[in-house]
Parts: sequence; structure tokens; C-alpha cells
Amino acid sequence: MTEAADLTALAPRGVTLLGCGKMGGAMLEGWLASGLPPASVTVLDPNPSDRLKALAGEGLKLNPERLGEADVCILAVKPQMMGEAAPKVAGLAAGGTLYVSIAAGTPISAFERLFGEGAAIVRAMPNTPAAVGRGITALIGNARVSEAQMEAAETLLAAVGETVRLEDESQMDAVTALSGSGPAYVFHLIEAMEAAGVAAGLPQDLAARLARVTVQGAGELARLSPEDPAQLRVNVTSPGGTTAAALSVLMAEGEGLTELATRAVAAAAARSRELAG
Ligand SMILES: NC(=O)c1ccc[n+]([C@@H]2O[C@H](COP(=O)([O-])OP(=O)(O)OC[C@H]3O[C@@H](n4cnc5c(N)ncnc54)[C@H](O)[C@@H]3O)[C@@H](O)[C@H]2O)c1
Ligand code: PRO
Repeated sequence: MTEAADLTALAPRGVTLLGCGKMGGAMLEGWLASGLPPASVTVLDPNPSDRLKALAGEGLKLNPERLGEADVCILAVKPQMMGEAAPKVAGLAAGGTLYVSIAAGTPISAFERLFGEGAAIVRAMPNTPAAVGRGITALIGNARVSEAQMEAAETLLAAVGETVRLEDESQMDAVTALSGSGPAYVFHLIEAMEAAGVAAGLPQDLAARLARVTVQGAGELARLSPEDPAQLRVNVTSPGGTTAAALSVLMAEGEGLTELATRAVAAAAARSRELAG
């Protein structure tokens, strides 16, 4: 995370989490690590993990019969489950709860239909490095969201990484395609490098280690260095050397990695638009 998130202001009325799977669970861990007491969190999930059950022993409210108040309700079920799950938290709207949806594709207008035109709704797109406090979340709110509520949403998401405000909801499909889905592209790059190392004659475990640590190190260097990625690439590339040979393939005019990434991101953005229904 970039700066310490102070969640104490949210403690009295608390946070309700609808759906606590991979993303919901990662956010919950960040909130707890940032000092939100388990007793300030309510989770609704029909398939609670052992970790959630253990937290229930520390005061977290797990699948209560009646929902209490909440400052913020995070909607973290699959888009396909939202229609069935969201009515469970619709009653919170009357108490001025801010809804924050992280569902891919689902537009703010869908939640306005579910919770009423007066409901304050933020649409956000995090990513799975949130699980290690290194995510990035893009956010945009509807006209009902006050500046204080926007800051509360940002504070919650800053507990698991960086945050950025969008100017327009139409940017969300491309954001989802780039940073929401993006970790999968990087993991696949690790897989591809490992396979390429094996094809070049290395044992599997050595290739796996070299690929994983190379991607980690390059990512960390890109994060910490004042130089941009293009210069960092040049720094690796001796004229007439091995990297130049590889880049002649990866940067081939019209059929290189940029074209492939552009097609992949376009496919993800198109799917995000389809999920809007
Ligand atoms: N995984 C990602 O990389 C990622 C990134 C950004 C956004 N998202 C979005 O986050 C949301 C959750 O994705 P995920 O990967 O955590 O999925 P997941 O399947 O890991 O988690 C979904 C959770 O919802 C629960 N659930 C199902 N029906 C429910 C209901 N009726 N009421 C309450 N809970 C219910 C499930 O038991 C599960 O724990 C999706 O909308 C997805 O688009 C995911
Ligand atoms: N995971 C979700 C999906 O694949 C949303 C972004 C990352 O739909």
C-alpha cells in the first residue's frame, strides 16, 4: 500500500461485505491489517472460508439474520450472482450506506435500479495483488456520492494498494481489461518464460525459478527506478547481443507483443461491455 490507510472513522457503523471470495477476502485482510476491528465487519457469504469462521470467533458478524447499519457496503460477488445477492443488502440504502461494487462489467445504473435512484454508489475495479497490499483500484461514483464518501471508499481500497479516480464510467471497461485482468497476463508471462526456458534446455524447476524471480525483480525495478520501462529495456539490451536477438521477435513490426497485448486487452474490454447486459 502507498500510505497507511486509517479506517478508524469507519469502525462505529462498520463495513458490510457481500461475497468474500478471492477479492473480497483480500480486501478484508487489508482492512483488518489497517486496524478495522473484526467486530466492525459484517460478511454475507453462503460459503464462508475457515478463515472467516475463525474471524467470527473474534467478533466479525458472519451471515447475521438481520443486518445492522453500515457506512459502506462492498459488493464482491460475481456479476452473474449480483441480481440474486444484492437484494440482501438493499435495505441498507435507507440508512445512507455507501455501496461500492467491484463487479466487472456491471454499470452503476444497474445498482441504481436495485437500490434506488437516491443511493450513493461507487463502482471500483481492484486487482488480486491486493492480497499482498500491492493492488491498484480505479474508482468512480454516481452523483449521490459525497466527497467524504468518495474518500471513505478510497481509504478502504488504499488498505490494499494504490487508488485512482476515473473521470468517466466509460473508462471502466478498459481499466478492467488493463489492471483488473492484468495480473493474469503477467502470470501467464511467467508460465510462458518457464516453458521457453524448458524448450531451451533447462530443467523445469530451474526454469520456473528463473522466470518467477526475473518477473518479480523487473517489476520491482520498474516500480523503484526513475527511468521509464523503455529505458529500462534499453539498459538490458547490448547492441548486437542476446536481448536484441530476442526483442527482434517480441517487437517485430505488426506481430510483436504490443499487437498481442492490444488484442488481448481489447477482447477483455469487449467482454466487460458484454457483462453490462
Ligand atoms: N478475481 C479478480 O481478479 C477480480 C478483480 C477485480 C474485480 N473482481 C470482481 O470481484 C467479484 C468477485 O470475484 P472473485 O474473484 O472474488 O470471485 P469468488 O468466486 O472468489 O468470490 C465470490 C464470492 O461470492 C460468494 N457468493 C456467491 N453467491 C453469493 C450470494 N448470493 N450472497 C453472498 N455471497 C455470495 C461466493 O461464495 C464467493 O465466496 C466479481 O464481481 C469480479 O468481477 C475480481
Ligand atoms: N477478474 C474478473 C474477470 O475475469 C474481473 C477482472 C479480473 O472477469
